[in-house]
Amino acid sequence: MENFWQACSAQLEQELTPQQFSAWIKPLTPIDYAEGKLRIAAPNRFKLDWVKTQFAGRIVELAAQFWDHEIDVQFILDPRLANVKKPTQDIAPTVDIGVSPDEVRAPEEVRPTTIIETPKRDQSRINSALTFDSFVTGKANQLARAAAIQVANNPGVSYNPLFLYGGVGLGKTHLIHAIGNQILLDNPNAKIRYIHAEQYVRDVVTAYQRKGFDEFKRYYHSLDLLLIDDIQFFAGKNRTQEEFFYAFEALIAAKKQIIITSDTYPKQITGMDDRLISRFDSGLTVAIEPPELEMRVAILLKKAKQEGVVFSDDVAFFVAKHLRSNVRELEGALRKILAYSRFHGKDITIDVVKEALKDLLSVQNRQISVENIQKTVADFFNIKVADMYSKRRPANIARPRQIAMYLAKELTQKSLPEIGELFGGRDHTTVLHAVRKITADRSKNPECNHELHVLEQTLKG
Ligand SMILES: Nc1ncnc2c1ncn2[C@@H]1O[C@H](COP(=O)(O)OP(=O)(O)OP(=O)(O)O)[C@@H](O)[C@H]1O
Repeated sequence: MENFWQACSAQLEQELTPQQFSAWIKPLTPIDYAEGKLRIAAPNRFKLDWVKTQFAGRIVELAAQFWDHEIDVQFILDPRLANVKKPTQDIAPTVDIGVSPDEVRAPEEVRPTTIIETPKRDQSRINSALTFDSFVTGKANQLARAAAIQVANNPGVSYNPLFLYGGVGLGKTHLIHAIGNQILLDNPNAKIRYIHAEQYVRDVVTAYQRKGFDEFKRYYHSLDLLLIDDIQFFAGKNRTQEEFFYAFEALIAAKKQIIITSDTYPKQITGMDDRLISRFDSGLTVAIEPPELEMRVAILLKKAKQEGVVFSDDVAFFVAKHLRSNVRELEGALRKILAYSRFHGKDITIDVVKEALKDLLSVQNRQISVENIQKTVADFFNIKVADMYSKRRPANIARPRQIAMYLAKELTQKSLPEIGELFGGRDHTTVLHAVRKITADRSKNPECNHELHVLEQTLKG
């Protein structure tokens, strides 16, 4: 058995990345071998589940090669190993966002989640389907996901509060449930509560009517993790804001984790007390952007697979190219396609997709034309639509024009020369320059990013 394990480890070390090897294979221990049955132990449930789904097949193959016949390899949990202190962390954090490595437990890439229903889980209102495993990552959300993993691994330590913002249907709720799931898995006794801001407002009203603020406070101030979704709903609700302020102060002081989502970044939330806004911004604030093409394709392929359907790449690209606004819309489109193909007994081809999404595609095409972009951007910056085609170059006109060109490239199927033509016969290199400049500004400057968010949401209706 020892010889086998040495040979097997050496082989896997060659096949896997160093991170994978040290994260998943090194912690395994062969326990015993008898009558064609080999037992291998993992130190905790995450590693056990992950090894079973990702590496078991290969280990079984290597065992069969070594002993020259089929081996029954069983992977078991060895809780005694969980207490053995490992040397320093062997996995580098995925994204360095400014926390010292000593302070945090490194995120173990995506940790597989086996959800066990418990009373604590029910009380938490955490949706067990929304995990890191089922969350597709791309440029648009990688920073948010990395921050979420850091927080899930180190609640109350890394970023407190974690404030996630972005447009509708981009995965904010999914990501905060994923954090909740992970923390519950690590600590099934953690007192966690997910709540939508509207429900929190209703709870405040009920507490007010029943004169039950003491109980309200006792409950919220005693949580280990508070996840509050769509906090923009607190706007103008002064009593709710006051109660939330007390809860916020109590939880942060006790090093309990708070996670907040909103459709916009803290300073842009109107009708919110300044002292709350400054507190929202006191931890880490991260945006989730609309998914880029490749990510939309990956999401469609993954969700189709979850439904037991294989989408061809052509079909996935076609849908992803036409539906650009958010993941919820992609999910809706997928449901329509599946229903249509099942009902008509047809395979999923591009023609079938065109038919199934007829209404959705025609709305998209109608809504996002270059003319529409020019008008929306001109209105937004208070300039004339004619300035979009004119040769005038003062900054207050040149910049909105560049933004309109950028949006035309992002949101329509037009090529650079076609866009140039629609902007007063400009050369395609002018359009390219505008696209590059606005892309760079967007990544550096939150104000610019926010302006573009608002414009995109307006254009997408
Ligand atoms: N990256 C992703 N990978 C997989 N599924 C995703 C991803 N992003 C979003 N989704 C799915 O899209 C749907 C909408 O996401 P979610 O509800 O989290 O959006 P949201 O940003 O909270 O939107 P809203 O502001 O409208 O509440 C959910 O079903 C979610 O699981």
